[in-house]
Amino acid sequence: GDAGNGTVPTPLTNYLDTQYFGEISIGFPAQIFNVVFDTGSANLWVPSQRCSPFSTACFTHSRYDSSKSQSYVENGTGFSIQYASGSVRGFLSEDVVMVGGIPVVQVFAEATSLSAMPFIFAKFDGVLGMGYPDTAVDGITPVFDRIMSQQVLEEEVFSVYYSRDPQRSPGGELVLGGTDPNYYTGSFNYVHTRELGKWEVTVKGVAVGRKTLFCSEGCAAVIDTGSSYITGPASSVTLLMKTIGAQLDESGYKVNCDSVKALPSLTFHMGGQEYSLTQEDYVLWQPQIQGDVCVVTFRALDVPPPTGPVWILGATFIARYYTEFDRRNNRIGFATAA
Ligand SMILES: CC(C)(C)OC(=O)N[C@@H]1CNC[C@H](C(=O)N(Cc2cccc(Cl)c2Cl)C2CC2)C1
Repeated sequence: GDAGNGTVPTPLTNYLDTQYFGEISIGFPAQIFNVVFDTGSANLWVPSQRCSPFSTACFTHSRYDSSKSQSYVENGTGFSIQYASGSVRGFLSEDVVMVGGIPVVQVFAEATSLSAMPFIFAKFDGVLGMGYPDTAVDGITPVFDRIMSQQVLEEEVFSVYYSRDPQRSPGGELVLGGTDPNYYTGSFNYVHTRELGKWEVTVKGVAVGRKTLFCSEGCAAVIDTGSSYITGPASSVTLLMKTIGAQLDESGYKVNCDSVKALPSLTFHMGGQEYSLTQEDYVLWQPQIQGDVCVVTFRALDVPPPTGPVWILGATFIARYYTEFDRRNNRIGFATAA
């Protein structure tokens, strides 16, 4: 139901606490897609009906068929986006996109080739970038900017709730134009974005327990709804994981499950507030045949300059702190998730 601010919230599906996605439709009659609402990027792309038959990632997902949409407008400009983890290539098209009950005429990309890695693991079909226009490939006006220019939102903000327990329903919620008090307690604390055009803030300290180990002079962090984990510069994350006794293996950092309760909290100091994650927040218990495996949801990632070095606070962080992205005031608000 309406979160009381004129837009219909979009319920999200939570897949294993690592992928959160919701439904949009493109075209008339409506073609439905599951997309990640990704604050770390600013383009909309979905797999194309014209996907190459060799792209497995394409064939296991819903595909847009322009020949079946009465509202389709041809564009044809080439498109490619290079993620740290993979690449998407295709061409631009224009059609009516429905997000949170709001229709927008939108230029988006039809993906004709998706790198197998990582998209064969994706439960979602495509990505709807919620980033600033500056980060949009091909200078395409992003969806949220098109919605803001319609003057239908009560506030020029959007908010994200990610559930922590995959069984809980809904797995999450996106609200355009406001926040949903059902999913947070207490008040919001705000952090201004570091520079215009990115959902990036300054962290003034990263602590293990009460000991600040890095960033006391300030470092950059992207609040990224499209990333699963928390990533940081390899030197920092390696030391952080060593401090909590996590071991690195081919699929990431792990701890002994019976030592989890004794793990210290990890705290990010932002905007005058301490944002702590307890082991409940940052350890994923994965029951496996040979016994439970406890995955620490931190990864070392050296993002090359000029973007990096940078921390990325993804779903692990957002599941604990309900997040409001405020385009009007270029700030991000955090409240304790309910
Ligand atoms: C420089 C620029 C291209 C803008 O950088 C980005 O766009 N950077 C994006 C920032 N947000 C996360 C994006 C990402 O890694 N994936 C892949 C992914 C993430 C989690 C789980 C899975 Cl399975 C997958 Cl496939 C897309 C889903 C959003 C990259």
